[in-house]
Parts: sequence; C-alpha cells; structure tokens
Amino acid sequence: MLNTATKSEAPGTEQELTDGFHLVIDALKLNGIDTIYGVPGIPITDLGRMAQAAGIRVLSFRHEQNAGYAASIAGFLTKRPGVCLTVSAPGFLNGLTALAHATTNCFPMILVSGSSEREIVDLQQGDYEEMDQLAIAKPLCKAAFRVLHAQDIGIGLARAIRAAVSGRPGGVYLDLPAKLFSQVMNADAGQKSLVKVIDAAPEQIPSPSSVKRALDVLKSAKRPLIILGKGAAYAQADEAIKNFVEKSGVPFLPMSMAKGLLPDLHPQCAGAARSTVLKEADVVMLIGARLNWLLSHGKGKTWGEAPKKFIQVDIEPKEMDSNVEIVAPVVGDIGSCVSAFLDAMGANWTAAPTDWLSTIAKKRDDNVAKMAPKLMSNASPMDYHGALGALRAIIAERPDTIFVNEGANTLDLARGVVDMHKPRKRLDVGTWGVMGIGMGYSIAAAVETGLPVLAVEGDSAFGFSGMEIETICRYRLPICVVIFNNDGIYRGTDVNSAGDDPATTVFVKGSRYDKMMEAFGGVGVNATSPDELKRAVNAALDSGKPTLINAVIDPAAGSESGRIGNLNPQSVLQKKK
Ligand SMILES: CC(C)(COP(=O)(O)OP(=O)(O)OC[C@H]1O[C@@H](n2cnc3c(N)ncnc32)[C@H](O)[C@@H]1OP(=O)(O)O)[C@@H](O)C(=O)NCCC(=O)NCCSC=O
Repeated sequence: MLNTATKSEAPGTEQELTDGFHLVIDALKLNGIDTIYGVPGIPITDLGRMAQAAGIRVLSFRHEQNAGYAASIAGFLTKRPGVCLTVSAPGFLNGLTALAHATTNCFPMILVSGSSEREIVDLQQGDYEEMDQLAIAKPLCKAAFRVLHAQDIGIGLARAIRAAVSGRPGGVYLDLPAKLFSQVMNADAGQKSLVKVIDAAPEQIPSPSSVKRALDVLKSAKRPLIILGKGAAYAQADEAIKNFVEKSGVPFLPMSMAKGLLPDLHPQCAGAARSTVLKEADVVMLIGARLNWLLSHGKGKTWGEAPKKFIQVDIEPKEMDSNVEIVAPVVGDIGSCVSAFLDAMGANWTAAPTDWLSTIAKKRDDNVAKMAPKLMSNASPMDYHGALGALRAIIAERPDTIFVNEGANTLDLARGVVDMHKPRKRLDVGTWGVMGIGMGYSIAAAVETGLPVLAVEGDSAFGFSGMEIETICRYRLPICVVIFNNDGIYRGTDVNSAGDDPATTVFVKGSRYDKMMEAFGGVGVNATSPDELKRAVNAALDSGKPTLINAVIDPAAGSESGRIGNLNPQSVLQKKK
C-alpha cells in the first residue's frame, strides 16, 4: 500500500509526495522484512516510529550490540536478512561487532545506520557524530552500500538483501545519511523506484562430476565420517540431509549449532566419540562445516596418524583447500548438493563397515556411561553436571525449546550434556566463541519462531547483555534465563595475592541475579539444587513468563576452559614457580 508522506500544497499542482523515511519503510515491506531490531536515536528515531506505525515489528534494545546479535541470529533462523537499525557513529560502532560476527558465521544480516552529512564528514568539519562509517564497515562485512538520494533507496536495499543472502550469506552494511530521510519526491516516482528482489538466493546446483567424485571417495572408505556444520543447519534441507546420512550409513559428528539436525541420540551419531572418529576416520565429508580452529584446521594430533581424505560440500568455492587438500570439492548450496548425492547413490549403496560402526558405538557407550552418574548429582550448591543433568531432561521432554548457550564451562559442558533433538534448536557463541550473544539471540529466537527459549548462561557471559532482560520483560517474551553463578570466570575462587583488589576473574560473591529480573516485573528464582532448578525451569516454560533463575553453582566447580591450542598461553615462568 502507498505509504505517502503528504500532499504538495502549491495551488493547482496538488500531488501525493513521499520522502526518504517512507521509502525505506516501503522498500522493507515490499521485500517481506517485517521485523527490525535496533536502538532509537538521532537520526533514525522517526524511522523506527514510522516503521512501527506501518506494521513492521520494531524491537527497541538497550544496546546496539545486542540488537545486532538478535538480527544476526534472526538471519540464521529464517534465511532472510535480519535487520539492525542504529544511530550514527557510536551506535553504528556498537552494532559493528555483531555485523562482523554475522559475516564470520555466515548469517545474513543488514546493519542499517543513520550517518551525518557527507559534505561535512568528507571535509572533516566536525559534524555531529562525524564518521566515515562506510569505510569503517567495509572490511568487516560482505558488502557495504551508501544511499545518497531518495530515489536510490529501493536499489540500495535490494543490493543489501541480495548481498546478505546469496552465495555464502553474511553481514551487509547500509549507510543512510540523515539528509536522505527528509528528501521529498513524487509518491508515484518513489514507488516506481522500489525494487522487489526476486529469487534472492538462487539455488546453486553442484556439477554432476563433482558429485560422482565425492561419492566415489566416500564409497572407497573403510572408516568414513560425515561432519555437519551450521551451514547445513542454515540450509533448512533437514529431510534431505537426514535421508542422505541414513542412506549412506556413515556415522556423523555435529558441530555445536548443527546438533539436532539429526537427533543426538540417533544410532549413527558420533558426538560422544569425537576424539575417536576424528583420529581414526579415513574419509571425512564436511557438509556446511569449515576446517577452522574448531576442527583443529584438519591436521595435527586431533586428527591422528592415519592418512585422511577430505570431501567438502560448501557454497563457497574459496573455502576448498583453505587448510588441507580437499580431494573431492562439491560446490553448491547444501540442499542441492545433498539431493544430488541422494539421486546419484542408487539403490545398492553399502553402509559403512560394521567394525568401524562398532568401534564408535563402544567408545560412545563408554563416554555416555562415564558421564551418566555425574548427571545424577543432586549436590547443593550445584556442580555443572548436576545442573545440566536437570536441563538435559527438560530439553528431552520439550524438544522444541530453543536452547541458547554461552559461557566457558557452561558452554563447553552443556554442548556435550544437553542432547538436541530437532534442527536449529541450539544457538551458541559460534565461530568466534563470542561472549554476549545471549539475550540478543534469545529475544530474536522468541520473536522469529514463537517458541519458548531457555538461555543457559555463564555468570560472566550474561553480563555482556544482561540489561536486555528489561527488553525481555517489556515485550513479555517467553524466555527463561538460567545463570550458572559460580561467582566468577571459570571459577569463583581465584585470589589476588598482591593486594586488596579482587582477583581478575572473580565477581561479587553470592550475587542474586534473580533480583534484577524482579526489578523489571519478571519472575526471579534462586535455585540451589538440581530439583529446584528443574521445577523453576518447568514453571517458566509452562507459564511463558519472562523468568531469570540464579542457579547457585559451587564457586570451586569449573576449570579454566578455553585453552585452545596456543591461543591462551600460560606463562612458563609462572608454571615453574
Ligand atoms: C573445538 C571443540 C568443538 C572441541 O571440543 P572437545 O572438548 O574436543 O569436544 P566436545 O565435543 O566438547 O566433547 C568433549 C568430550 O565429550 C564427549 N561427549 C560429547 N557428547 C557426549 C555425551 N553426550 N555423553 C558423553 N560424552 C560426550 C566427546 O566425545 C569428547 O570426549 P572424547 O571423544 O573422549 O574426546 C570445542 O572446544 C569448542 O566448541 N570450543 C568452543 C569453545 C568456545 O567457543 N568457547 C568460548 C570461549 S570461552 C571464554 O573463555
């Protein structure tokens, strides 16, 4: 519908007019973008108001970084670009971390920021929030555009949408200088300048020869393995992936956000035999997973001595050979590639050798049995396993719940303990292991899916986005936040031996995060045992009321996780002491 601004008043020349504000909103609506995550302020306050009045859902956050994380995960969940709207310079910079995160994680997102006047910025004459935002955004995103004239708004947004979702998805920056919003033009011409993006992410069909090559290598394997990454989860080709994995009979290892693509309790799941399968596999097929640090770059002791052949399925041709030789690259969108495999496999595909399957089954059963008694712990204060055991049972009973997870121990242990049963239900820190995604992800997950959300947060991780519990309460979202509170980062027991200041990794002891939630009208609960925790989470998920549970974890529980290779070195001198 025409979203006219006003009528011109010159006698005898009356005509409908529109302006930059209205055209941005019309362009978003025309392209099915019905939700904006952002923080209002100069110069986009009216844009938010008018978008809301025009029927777009506008969620106002307390900090742009959290709005940005929300937009990024909205993109992952929907395959449409999540939109984050910010003010100029500081607001833009606050949103930029999330834009870079979206790009790194291959989530489609558009950061739309107001900016100050080009003429003044370029001459560096000291405008309000002066900054060359386009130049700063460029290296951190997949594409960056600036629109200077109202008649180019349609094209600008179309380019942003297409860049965000086509090929390998990523973050896009769209710069809207303040002056643009008040540029007036004839409404008809304005509407005609809008662009509806047709087939924004066209299928990319793999070449038949690459499909055959990959299947020949897979067939030749004695100890094959499929690794599913979050690219596979993003593809929303769930049935085809499940059929392919089952038809192949090959064990699969899900990366953390691919958990649930096939259930973690599936007989072919090798998640609980991770070290064994990485070391011993002779052929590894990566589907939407990259050989980055999370997979030790495909080499070194994680991968054992046995020679390996890698097959890689990815939409991005440049991903191939990025760390090790890929003997069978298959370039295309995951859905098309997996369907092509299914078509080409024929009826007499033989499953993986049984001795390989039984080696994995034995290791998996051993690891599961080793963990089982720890999950029964009803200690108070809780340890990680006791608390996670309670949450694992809840997710098993409520498999549609979206499980958001960040922290150090809270992340590392929940990844293994809490089985996922359905695709795209586990959302976590992603490629950068970034702390701070928690509340933004939870809000977008609730808004985009309408499903209940359980966010399990380390006490440190929560701090990065904690103020957004007010946002959760304001929009009355069905989000239950559980804070694993052990009084610090890794542990709450570190001591500063050199002075009166607290140690660098500890927080105020016995903090009651639940009281924060009560301040905003949400439900706050202090849980000191797994039974109490379970009751409180079930009550929250039943009621759908915004809830925050302060789960009291033993400050001595937890270890210094996050020492990944040489990334977090310990001082040799200190060790010698
Ligand atoms: C790179 C990693 C995937 C590698 O982790 P690993 O510890 O090697 O593997 P995990 O998958 O976590 O599994 C650990 C072990 O648990 C086993 N495992 C897994 N699932 C289960 C179940 N359900 N039951 C029993 N045992 C299990 C698995 O086989 C491994 O044992 P074995 O097979 O016996 O080895 C991970 O470190 C990771 O995702 N890190 C991200 C960390 C991060 O982003 N942190 C943010 C910064 S924190 C701030 O400082």
